[in-house]
Amino acid sequence: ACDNYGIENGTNCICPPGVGGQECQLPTCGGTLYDGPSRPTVQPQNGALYGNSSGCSCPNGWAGVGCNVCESASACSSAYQSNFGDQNSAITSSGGVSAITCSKTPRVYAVGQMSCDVNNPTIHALYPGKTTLNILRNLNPSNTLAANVSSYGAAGSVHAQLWYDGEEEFFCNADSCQAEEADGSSHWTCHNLKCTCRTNATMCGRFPSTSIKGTIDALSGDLEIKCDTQSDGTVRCAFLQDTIKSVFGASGLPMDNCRVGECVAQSVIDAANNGNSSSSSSNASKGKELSGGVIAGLAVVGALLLALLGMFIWGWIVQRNARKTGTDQAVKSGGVAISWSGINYSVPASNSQPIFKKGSSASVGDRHILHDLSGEIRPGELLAILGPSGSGKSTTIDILGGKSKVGKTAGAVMFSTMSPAGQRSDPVNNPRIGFVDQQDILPSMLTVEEALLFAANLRLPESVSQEQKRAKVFEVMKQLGILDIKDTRIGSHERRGISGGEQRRVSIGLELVACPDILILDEPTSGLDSVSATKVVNVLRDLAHDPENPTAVIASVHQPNSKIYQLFDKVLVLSRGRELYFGPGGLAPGDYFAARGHPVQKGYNIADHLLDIASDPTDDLLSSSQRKSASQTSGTGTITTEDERTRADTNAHTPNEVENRDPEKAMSKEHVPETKKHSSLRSPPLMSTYRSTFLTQLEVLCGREWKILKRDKSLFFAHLFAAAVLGAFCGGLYFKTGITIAGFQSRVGCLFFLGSLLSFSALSALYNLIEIRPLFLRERAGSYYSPTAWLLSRFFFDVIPLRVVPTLIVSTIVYWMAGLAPDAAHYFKFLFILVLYTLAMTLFNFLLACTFRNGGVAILLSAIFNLFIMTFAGFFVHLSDIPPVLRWLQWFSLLKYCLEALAVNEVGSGLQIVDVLQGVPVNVSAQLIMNLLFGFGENNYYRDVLVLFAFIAGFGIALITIVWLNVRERR
Ligand SMILES: Nc1ncnc2c1ncn2[C@@H]1O[C@H](COP(=O)(O)OP(=O)(O)OP(=O)(O)O)[C@@H](O)[C@H]1O
Repeated sequence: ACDNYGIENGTNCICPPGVGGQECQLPTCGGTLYDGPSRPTVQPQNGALYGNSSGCSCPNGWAGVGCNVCESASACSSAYQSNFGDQNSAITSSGGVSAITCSKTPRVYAVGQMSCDVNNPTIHALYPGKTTLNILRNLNPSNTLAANVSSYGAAGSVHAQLWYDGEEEFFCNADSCQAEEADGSSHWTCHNLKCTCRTNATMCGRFPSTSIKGTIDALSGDLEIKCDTQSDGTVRCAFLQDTIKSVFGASGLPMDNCRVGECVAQSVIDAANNGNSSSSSSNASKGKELSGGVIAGLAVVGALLLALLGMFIWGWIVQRNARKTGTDQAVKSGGVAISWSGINYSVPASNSQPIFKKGSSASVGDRHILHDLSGEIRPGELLAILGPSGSGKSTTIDILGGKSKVGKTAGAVMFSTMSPAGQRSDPVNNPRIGFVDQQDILPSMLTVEEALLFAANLRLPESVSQEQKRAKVFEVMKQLGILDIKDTRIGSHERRGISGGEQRRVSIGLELVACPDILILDEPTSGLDSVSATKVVNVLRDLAHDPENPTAVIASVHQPNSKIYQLFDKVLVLSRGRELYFGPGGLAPGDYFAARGHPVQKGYNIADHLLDIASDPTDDLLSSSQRKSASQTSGTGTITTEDERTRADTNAHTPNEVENRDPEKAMSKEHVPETKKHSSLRSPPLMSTYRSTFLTQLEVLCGREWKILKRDKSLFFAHLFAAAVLGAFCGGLYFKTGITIAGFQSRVGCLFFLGSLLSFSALSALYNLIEIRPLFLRERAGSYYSPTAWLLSRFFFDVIPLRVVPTLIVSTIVYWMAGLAPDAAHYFKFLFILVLYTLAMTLFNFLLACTFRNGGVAILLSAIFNLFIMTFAGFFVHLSDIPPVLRWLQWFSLLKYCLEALAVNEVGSGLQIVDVLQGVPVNVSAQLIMNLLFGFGENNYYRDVLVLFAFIAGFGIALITIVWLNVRERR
């Protein structure tokens, strides 16, 4: 059993320099490094356990505990000569003995010796005596003057002993060292560290209350020894190991006043200087290498960038090809007939919107809204749907327009082109339907022309040139009589812009610029004075009767005056969801009802007369509601359901068959297959229905967002201002936090405050999304752009300016005011975490806004989530103190990852806590306090970065899925 990791040699031990005795248990006393085993040693005195070298003195030219460190070349040569004088030729071929020198820099040439004072205040408070650490660094023992005497162990190993007031406390060794040597500095990284605390030595259990035996015996892993020559010529070193760093800080155990000295042949120094400036052992370092994690991270970032670039190039090629093909294609509209048969619609009697659709057939208790409607409109015809309020006009319009309905729909809607002979010919599978809603939902910050150009850019084919699009917009504005307001902003309720009537016309214009095959409008004249209303209907009539592009136009009208009424070619009169009349307009409906005992009074507006009848229809009218257009809709061609764009046999839906059909029957078995087809009518527009490519959609959307941001700077500046004020407040609250234990808690408090602030700020993302949702719904229903393009544009013009930039501002102000780690690396790592956190929280709020139609519910859930993540962040309650049944919830706390990464980053700067506890000075690493107080792991920074990335990716994917599946019109 040899102490000091001596090597057993029969009954004796071979000991490292500085200790001796049979079991290497005694300190040497005087003598020189070259005296080897013959050096005198000190026996324990007066019943002490260990020998004490404090009374020993070194010969001239030697220093340090154990006298291993040379101070002059002459000391080396004379010591060497006196022991090995007759063997000097073996060590140097050229210089002989005279070339021996004492190198006094931290750099090691063969085997270096040093002896340093340990002056840490915490150690000093516990052990006020003199603490010294001796370290022997073995670079290349074969180059020493006397291998195995002045060296010990294999190349690339280190041996150390800690002495307290002359008594050895513990010893350590490590191997597989890599050395980076330069003039004036030395950095060794070794592995397999082991240390042994000498039983019942002063630090190792003699006084149990101050014993560090457990810690010392457990030291393991990697060891670094860093030494530098200071400007005043002294040498300072640090002893770095994970446990030691967690106690004394990132810079490890500091050692001052190091006495370094190596007796070495000048030829070895010359060879080292001539050869490689960084002499090293066989295990020497080849320089700093990037860690695997960093390489993997860089690879992922690189791959992402490449993928983005690839997608962009692909998008660009697709865009270019789309622009090239069919450039001569004319901007043509109309030419498609629409016919419908057996249209029935019912909603649950409870009047509530069904969450789960159970089946397609009507169940008992369903409320029938529409009963067996059939009809047809050809290009060049303008149809008015008349009826009192609640008669089913909007519902009919919705179904003809292919809108997604919450109730059950049955029947078929068909589209076909017209032959030159005026007969329906080929079915149209993918008709372009222009749909103008009852409400005007318009981009308030754009001018009329910009709004129309936006629609033209997205809804006209790529092959149409920009000039053609502008010309189309101009033509539509002229047609609608809105040329003189083309540069006026549309405005909103809060900020007045164009009038209600003008808004109606802009809404119609948005559809007209897309050159629809069929135009369907829900109450285009509502809210307009009679002059404006007449103008609007005139426009519709002109569009329908356009000699070049005759178009089928359907409009529901609430109460048309006689002038407006006369403009319609055909009329459909609805009463309680039933068709009272369908046929030619003008005087024909009057004659029809006169024949059934309801003559129109002379001079009375026929439209009013029709409304009177429809408001209070007699039973016989309801039961015998006939259709004038019977002959026109008799089956030709094929049926195309608007939703599935599939073909079906029209024979099943001839008007004769649907006439007078009992709606109950219509919704029952015989219609089940048809109904099923219709139940999938709620599918969103297919990708192929977008007329512009993805890149164009993104470009145009970004263009609009940019304009809005430029015009409404108040939102942007409000965010910046709020960020600056909150930053100043938080920075003031934690102004220049101290480095005491209380100060450290404030530091983490400051980080927590910042994280919570960003969590709550992200709520505004939720609100913004809820606000713009109606516009998105309308534009999505009109196949303007894909939801992915919209989300990306939100990212560029909401997330970056309104989330990321304010985050950078508030974080920067707080960082420097609170006095956090004052170096660039830690500052940027701090910003990086907060930006990731902001992104994750913003996406989470977007997700809520898209999942819940009710903004109140979304906001409530977001607030509860914030409370949850704050609770499990580790600041309010120590994570390991949470009962196990709840503890797992911490893994969902985004704020925990953010706070941990921020705290680790802060203490990783080498933050040292300096405090006095009950008179005992404390100087420990903040890392230790962080572990104790908050349970954060000191190596978790990159893990937390990865987790935040994972949350961002998860929320992003969920958001895209939800937007595609859930955020769409349902009426
Ligand atoms: N999802 C629904 N749930 C319950 N009832 C509905 C639903 N959709 C429509 N209805 C009912 O169907 C009837 C017809 O509604 P619709 O909106 O089509 O009438 P309208 O003729 O357009 O009325 P208005 O002229 O007042 O707009 C109304 O009584 C309405 O309450």
